[in-house]
Amino acid sequence: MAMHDAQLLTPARVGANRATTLLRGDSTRWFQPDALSTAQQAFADRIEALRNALNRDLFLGLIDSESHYAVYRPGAGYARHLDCLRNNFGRVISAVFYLNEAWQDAEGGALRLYLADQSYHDVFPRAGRLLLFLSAQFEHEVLPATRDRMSIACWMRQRV
Ligand SMILES: O=C(O)CCC(=O)C(=O)O
Ligand SMILES: [Fe+2]
Repeated sequence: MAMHDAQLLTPARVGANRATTLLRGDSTRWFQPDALSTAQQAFADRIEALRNALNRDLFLGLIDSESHYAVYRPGAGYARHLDCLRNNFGRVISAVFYLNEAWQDAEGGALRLYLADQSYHDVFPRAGRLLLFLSAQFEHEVLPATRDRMSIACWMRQRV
């Protein structure tokens, strides 16, 4: 939230035309790989270990990852979407790490993951929880919450 208050976050955009849309209401800040803070480096090291394990055990051929902070203010959400569209073809794994201490489910803010049979599974953004899913396979949406909702979203990519 300090970054949000210092206006270090940028309203998020969707698609190649970079137009602001009502589809998503978060603000983001990308990690700068050559200027990581100690905490960001610790996160990046764990993501690297996970990427290597996925390559070793599941042969996914993931070449790198990209991460950004995201803040959703109360009432903001992100409409149902897939993470690998248009300019994001290389995305294979979506990973979301939640930063919200003492989250109560009644506060909303679930990540709603749609399953193949069009049923869904809600994941609440509790601090310390890491959610992984296949970027090309699972449509999902962020439901609005009654408090600020913070996360790090990360994508592991294949060569395209
Ligand atoms: O914050 C989340 O739970 C998911 C965010 C998301 O879907 C995205 O940034 O593409
Ligand atoms: Fe997404």
